[in-house]
Amino acid sequence: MEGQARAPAAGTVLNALATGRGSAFAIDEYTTATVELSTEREDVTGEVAGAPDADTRLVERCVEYVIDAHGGAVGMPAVSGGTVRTESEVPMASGLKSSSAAANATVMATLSALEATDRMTREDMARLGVMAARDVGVTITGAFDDASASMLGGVTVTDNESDDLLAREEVDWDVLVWTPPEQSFSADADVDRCRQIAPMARLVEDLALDGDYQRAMTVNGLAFCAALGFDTEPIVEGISQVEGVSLSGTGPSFTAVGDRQALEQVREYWDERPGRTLLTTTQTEGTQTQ
Ligand SMILES: Nc1ncnc2c1ncn2[C@@H]1O[C@H](COP(=O)(O)OP(=O)(O)O)[C@@H](O)[C@H]1O
Ligand SMILES: O=C(O)C1=C[C@@H](OP(=O)(O)O)[C@@H](O)[C@H](O)C1
Repeated sequence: MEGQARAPAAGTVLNALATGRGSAFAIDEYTTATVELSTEREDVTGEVAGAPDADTRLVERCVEYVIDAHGGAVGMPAVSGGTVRTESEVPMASGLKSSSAAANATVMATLSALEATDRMTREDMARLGVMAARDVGVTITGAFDDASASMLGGVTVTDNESDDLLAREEVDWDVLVWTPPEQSFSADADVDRCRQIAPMARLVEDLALDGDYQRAMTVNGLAFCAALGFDTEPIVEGISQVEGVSLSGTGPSFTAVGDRQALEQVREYWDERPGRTLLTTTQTEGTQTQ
């Protein structure tokens, strides 16, 4: 019993660490999960291709949750364990939602291995991954904003306290990403500092719920760079040319969206910085079985 799925990374419109409400958009960069289930094994073990020391508890917990929910159901094989292997183009702990992509790909791959992808809505698949992320402590709010964008594609606005989807829209943007070489784990973010900028986060939420995602994103970027101690210079370099530019999640990556030529110009500035730049697009299909 084998299943495979791939889930897109995402960038931030509104970081949910200030108010519990967040917004994110899927981008055309992927994490693939391959799950093999067994009726003989009693445990689930995970592996991340190219990262032997990576923390695999999130993807293992995702497989366990799906097995618990569907593994022994009427007409389903009584699976009790298995393996999960992820391969990822998404840099880990860089603000590009590697955790949401890994969880979504794993949940869907496990359901696919059970031939049970029609037993859950895609929103609920994302919620299962969020539950697993909360369990293993890789998130502050659960990050249903990021999980829903990666699962459904497009841009989403969510309430991460109730795991409700407040809005979803399909967008077609060019996207520039700058990823510095450092990592920044969400679980280590200074949440108290983020809560202090709640009035700005509420303004960003209003803009996003009005569909003004790109301006929302820039306000988010300036506010969260200030709260989390990131340099605002990458934003200033892009702000006059692009439609939106922000720190993504808790950093250290930045994303900009807008006209492709403008993004190419901003890329020249960002290429001077350490790390990698990537010119890509938004993604609207979300997580898919392979
Ligand atoms: N490809 C992957 N396979 C398994 N787990 C992953 C993978 N990518 C990320 N994770 C999990 O997500 C954690 C990083 O999450 P987080 O700090 O929120 O970063 P990000 O902003 O990239 O989502 C990792 O420590 C690991 O537990
Ligand atoms: O852990 C969390 O609850 C969150 C982490 C942040 O994302 P990253 O994981 O990309 O830093 C943030 O953007 C998101 O709204 C909520």
